[in-house]
Amino acid sequence: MSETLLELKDVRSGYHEAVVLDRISVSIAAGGSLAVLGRNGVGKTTFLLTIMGIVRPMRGTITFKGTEVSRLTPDRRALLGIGWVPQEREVFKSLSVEENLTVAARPGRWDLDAIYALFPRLKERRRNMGDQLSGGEQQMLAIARTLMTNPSLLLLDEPLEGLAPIIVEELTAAIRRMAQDEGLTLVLVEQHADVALKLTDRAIILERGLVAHEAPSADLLADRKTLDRYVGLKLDAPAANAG
Ligand SMILES: Nc1ncnc2c1ncn2[C@@H]1O[C@H](COP(=O)(O)OP(=O)(O)OP(=O)(O)O)[C@@H](O)[C@H]1O
Repeated sequence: MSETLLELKDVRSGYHEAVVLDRISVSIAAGGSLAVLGRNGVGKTTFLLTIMGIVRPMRGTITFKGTEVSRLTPDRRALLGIGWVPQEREVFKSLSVEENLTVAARPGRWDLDAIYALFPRLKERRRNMGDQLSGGEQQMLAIARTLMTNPSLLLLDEPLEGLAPIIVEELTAAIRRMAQDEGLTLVLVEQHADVALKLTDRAIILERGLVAHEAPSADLLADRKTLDRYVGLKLDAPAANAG
């Protein structure tokens, strides 16, 4: 069995008095990947922000690589190896693609060569400025920039949102390579449940602040009833494995 990389135990979190998530107990093994599903506004982003330390838990503990990080700042958690790609695709608009990639780089598996092999489009655009990129290219750059910090855990917040199908395919292939070929540990928040479930090995569904369902991703992909009930799904064309 792989060792546990991240563990949340009985976590409650939210904003000021408002509890958004409660009784969250989830663990991810090193090399594992977790899809976080649920309807709009259910707290998926809050889940990532809590792991990253931008939202502080009101109770419970978060342990990363055996160290309790519940009270650590986001910077400290980043240094320990948690990499976060926010929904807003933050890239430096006045820096070139290559400058964006190197500005916060840390040594490790992911260097410029590895990144350009994963995202050939970024290599073609390496001299372009951040503001000259399409939305899809900005998303690739946002992911690539975080990979260049060589995190042990990558948090992706709706990376496919609002992108053209061709770009969705490219990004999906890249995420698959990171997770399945490179063994990068991943938490993927995604509205497109079918895509997220094909990219990950386990999944949780959030509902009313709680983990309402947890299952291997392949099982959940085949369980249209549960998906329909909790996620109200954005699905691709007729489900091949619908019962
Ligand atoms: N900064 C904030 N202050 C107060 N409430 C917030 C804040 N950010 C989010 N919320 C509330 O927390 C709840 C969960 O929001 P969150 O963004 O985590 O959900 P989500 O599942 O990621 O939604 P979406 O799918 O729309 O991105 C929502 O009710 C939202 O209004």
